[in-house]
Amino acid sequence: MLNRPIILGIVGDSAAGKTTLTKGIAQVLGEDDVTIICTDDYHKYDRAQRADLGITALHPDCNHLDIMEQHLALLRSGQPILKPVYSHKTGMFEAPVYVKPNKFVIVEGLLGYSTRPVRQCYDVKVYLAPPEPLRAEWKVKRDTQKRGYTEAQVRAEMLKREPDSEQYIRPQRSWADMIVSFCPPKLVEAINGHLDARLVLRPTIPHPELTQVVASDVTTPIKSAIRLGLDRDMGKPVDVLEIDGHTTREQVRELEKFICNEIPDLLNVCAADDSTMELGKVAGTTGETIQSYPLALTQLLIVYHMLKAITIK
Ligand SMILES: Nc1ncnc2c1ncn2[C@@H]1O[C@H](COP(=O)(O)OP(=O)(O)OP(=O)(O)O)[C@@H](O)[C@H]1O
Ligand SMILES: O=C(CO)[C@H](O)[C@H](O)COP(=O)(O)O
Repeated sequence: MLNRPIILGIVGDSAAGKTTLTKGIAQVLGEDDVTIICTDDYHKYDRAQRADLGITALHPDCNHLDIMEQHLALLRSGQPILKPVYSHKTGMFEAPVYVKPNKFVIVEGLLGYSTRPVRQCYDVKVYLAPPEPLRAEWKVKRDTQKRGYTEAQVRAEMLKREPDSEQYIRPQRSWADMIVSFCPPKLVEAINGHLDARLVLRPTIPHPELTQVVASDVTTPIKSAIRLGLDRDMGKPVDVLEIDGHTTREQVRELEKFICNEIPDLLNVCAADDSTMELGKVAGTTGETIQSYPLALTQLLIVYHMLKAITIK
């Protein structure tokens, strides 16, 4: 058994949903057991300095990646750090805070997989990749409501950032064990407004044997709302689990039970009834409640890997 924290990485571009998913996972694990680190705190320049220098927050040179590496290595070995603090409210730095790792550490941010030493710190690596139009919608909403920007400023900033997104953010997808994309539904059945989820599962960590409970996308004559298939991602073979937004409780239940049965600590998560269940229900960073079965299964699979990591390392 391990006596160091389990470290989960959640990486993706700005407004890809990292903070939202992080909150949802912390809820399932129990917030008292989780330390959350947002790597925006490792920016090298404040908002005004970035504007003067013409550098974006996505550029490695705009971040203290070396200090981030040191801090993650310390947290991984169970030691405390004095973490810098960047305020999105003011666009300036505040006094550093003393942070000690709990049983689980979730590290979420833009450049979390950008160097080899930092990548070695994680037990589980997730990359969030919503379609770009959806991310733009989320970014406009969040930055206008929470960070004091106008819509025109957000759209101009996204255009300015695109070369850095392409060069530094999106390539990090290749280091992830799991790639999560919430997408608007393609099907006419999707009347409840819930997003579909597409989960790319790389063979870099042992995923549950889902073939026992999920129909293969090629063998079912009628398209099931939860499907498992084979594909390639960045040229490499992967499994893909697709969960439609219109999936029903019954369809989800069997898969949930299968995943929970493998890990004793998950049994209480699956035993909860719908009224008390935290799984699949998260407050978004703009205050709305996001609730769906695709989100619940995504959270459950990530938590499965974090709990599994305790036993296999
Ligand atoms: N799964 C989801 N379903 C629906 N809306 C979502 C989801 N995830 C995120 N959002 C929306 O997108 C907005 C941005 O998400 P969030 O703040 O979590 O992104 P982020 O990746 O942490 O951003 P940043 O790196 O810029 O801080 C949220 O305020 C919420 O409105
Ligand atoms: O891409 C981002 C991740 O959150 C932010 O835009 C970046 O951290 C800078 O923050 P701000 O726009 O609040 O100055």
